[in-house]
Amino acid sequence: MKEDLEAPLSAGHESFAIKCRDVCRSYGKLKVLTNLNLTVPQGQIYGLLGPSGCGKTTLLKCIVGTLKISRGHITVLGKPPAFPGHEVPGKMVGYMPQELALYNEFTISDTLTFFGRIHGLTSKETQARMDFLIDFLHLPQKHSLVRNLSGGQRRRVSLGAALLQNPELLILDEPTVGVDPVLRAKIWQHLVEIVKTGKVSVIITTHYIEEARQANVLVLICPVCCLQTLEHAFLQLCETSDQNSTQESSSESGTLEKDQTFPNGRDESEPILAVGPPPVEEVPKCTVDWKERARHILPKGRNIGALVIKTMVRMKRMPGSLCFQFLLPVIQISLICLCVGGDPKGIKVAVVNNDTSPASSSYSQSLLSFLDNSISLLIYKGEYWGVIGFGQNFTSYLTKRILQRQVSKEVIDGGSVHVWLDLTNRQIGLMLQKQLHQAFQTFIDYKLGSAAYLAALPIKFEEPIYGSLNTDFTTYVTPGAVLSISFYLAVGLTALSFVLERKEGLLDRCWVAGVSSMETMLAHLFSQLFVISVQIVLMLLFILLVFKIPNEGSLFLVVCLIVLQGVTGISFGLVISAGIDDEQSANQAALGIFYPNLILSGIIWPVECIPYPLRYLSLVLPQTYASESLRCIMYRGWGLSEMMVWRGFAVTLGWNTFFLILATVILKLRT
Ligand SMILES: Nc1ncnc2c1ncn2[C@@H]1O[C@H](COP(=O)(O)OP(=O)(O)OP(=O)(O)O)[C@@H](O)[C@H]1O
Repeated sequence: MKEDLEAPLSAGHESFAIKCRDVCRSYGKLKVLTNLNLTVPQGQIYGLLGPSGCGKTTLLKCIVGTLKISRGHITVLGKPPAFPGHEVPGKMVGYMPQELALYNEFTISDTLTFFGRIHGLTSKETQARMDFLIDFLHLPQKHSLVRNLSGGQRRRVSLGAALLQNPELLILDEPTVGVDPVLRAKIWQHLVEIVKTGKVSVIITTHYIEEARQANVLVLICPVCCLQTLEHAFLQLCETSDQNSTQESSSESGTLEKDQTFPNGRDESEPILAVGPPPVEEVPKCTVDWKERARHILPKGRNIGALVIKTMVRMKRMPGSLCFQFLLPVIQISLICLCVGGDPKGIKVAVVNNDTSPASSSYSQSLLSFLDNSISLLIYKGEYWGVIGFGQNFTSYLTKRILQRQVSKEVIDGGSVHVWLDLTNRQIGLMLQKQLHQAFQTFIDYKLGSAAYLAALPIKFEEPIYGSLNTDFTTYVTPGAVLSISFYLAVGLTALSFVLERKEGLLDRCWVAGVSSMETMLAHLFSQLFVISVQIVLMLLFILLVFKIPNEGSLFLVVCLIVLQGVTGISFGLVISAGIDDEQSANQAALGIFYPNLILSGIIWPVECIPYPLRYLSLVLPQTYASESLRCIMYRGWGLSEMMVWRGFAVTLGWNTFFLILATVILKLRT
């Protein structure tokens, strides 16, 4: 779309609703708007008619400010869009995007109430407008769910949302698609009536030539000129556009050269008006004081409240999904406590016992009886985790070892238990070694009684400083696993939120209604905080009460750290959501970091085992110091005065701030 869409302003139409000067906008190499000039007079319907792909939607998006222009200047209702203190985006503009931009889980009433809240209408005002719009747009009952409405009904609800607050400027992108002719006529009649007051201006795109006649100013965006009638021009332009799209494969194929403007009430036999060069004029300078600027930047509680209520209503409408979200972490942590880190059971070990001593006095039989019942002793047949072998003279040689000061190597060897292990599974092999040592110690205690110390190893393990001698691997894994589950579930909850809303046009619609990127971000954070809080309470109940994982420290600190890790997950999810456009890529990004982060954070295996270069990377990850901190609180009973505890909080808070700022910046840059 190039050059001028200037409507000749008739006498008395000095004021304008929208003015675009030298506006340029491209998608990559595709130039869609080139030095575009446009003036929409105040109190008129300004129709944009043109073939598909000529740039009508792009132009509207630039006017409402959801697309940034690469050059030029736009003034909407006196000021540039998003100028501090200006209510565009905001209450002054009603925008109906081409996409339906409706929440499917909402009823008609929820939808209008939501936009009413954002525009600051009282519930009485919203109710009155709702009653009018339901009647006017022939909508079904207000408690009907949007997802159960027909395509045309949804379109009308979307139009209703744009008309709700009686805006001064209506920007409607193909509002009558899928609407029956009777209602279409009624909608146009309504538009004609509201502009009559002189206070409301409408800019509208359409493909229907017959309804476009009712616009006060009709701009035909086309690559042809000097045609005799509107019909001819439109048909010619559509044909040309079709030919262009089949013949031209260059990236510039969507750029149109000329446009035609039809003032209202024209005789269709009149020639199409050609447009001259844009008037040379100065761009008006708008100033604003610092207070207004600060007010503009600061998030509004009203908008955050409306967005949080919106998320809550959507959750309420999907109880199955909500229950799943609450139960999933409990299922995950229960599976970890049940299946990870416990001692192996039912381990088969073969015994080759050549000890010739009678069974009643055989040391080998006695020693085997002290083995834990998790080990099944079987006569050697192959396919066992280990083989325990006793020599012919095991009992007599071991007696000699105990009673005599000096014995030969042969006696030492014959009086030893020989063990051959299958060490392909290190955990099972280590457990078998530990069990055999314990059985031998118990055997010695039994045989020697108070003199057992004579046979003890010269290394004595005293009572542990922290933890207990029976601490299993589950105890090590659980704190990190809890943090990791809170983090990833939160990532999962938020990674798709903006992606879907952006795709459905909801993000743009809320932005035009006056919701800022920071408000969107904070609202997501607050509503997801509710979900992760329930998840965390349920997880803690299970690990502390059902699985009896010890907690020697402050429960408050434990909860705080897990919630903060959940916030890290939410903020990271928001970064993905803000930066990525499609679900598949967002899912890949969320899943892609799962294993590297889990492994590098020392959650399933200590960080001390990681090679040095990777260890430095591990230490800056959000969960490495946090897991260590949680273990210190729970198992050592430490508080915030300890560096190993506060370091976990500091790193978590640092990541939260970084991710939230990054997500806000990305979202701001992309809207
Ligand atoms: N996000 C985008 N990225 C790349 N190209 C885009 C994007 N959006 C639109 N375009 C291209 O810009 C051109 C103008 O698109 P636009 O949606 O503004 O056309 P339109 O006149 O509104 O079409 P329609 O009447 O079918 O809605 C098209 O060639 C389109 O392919």
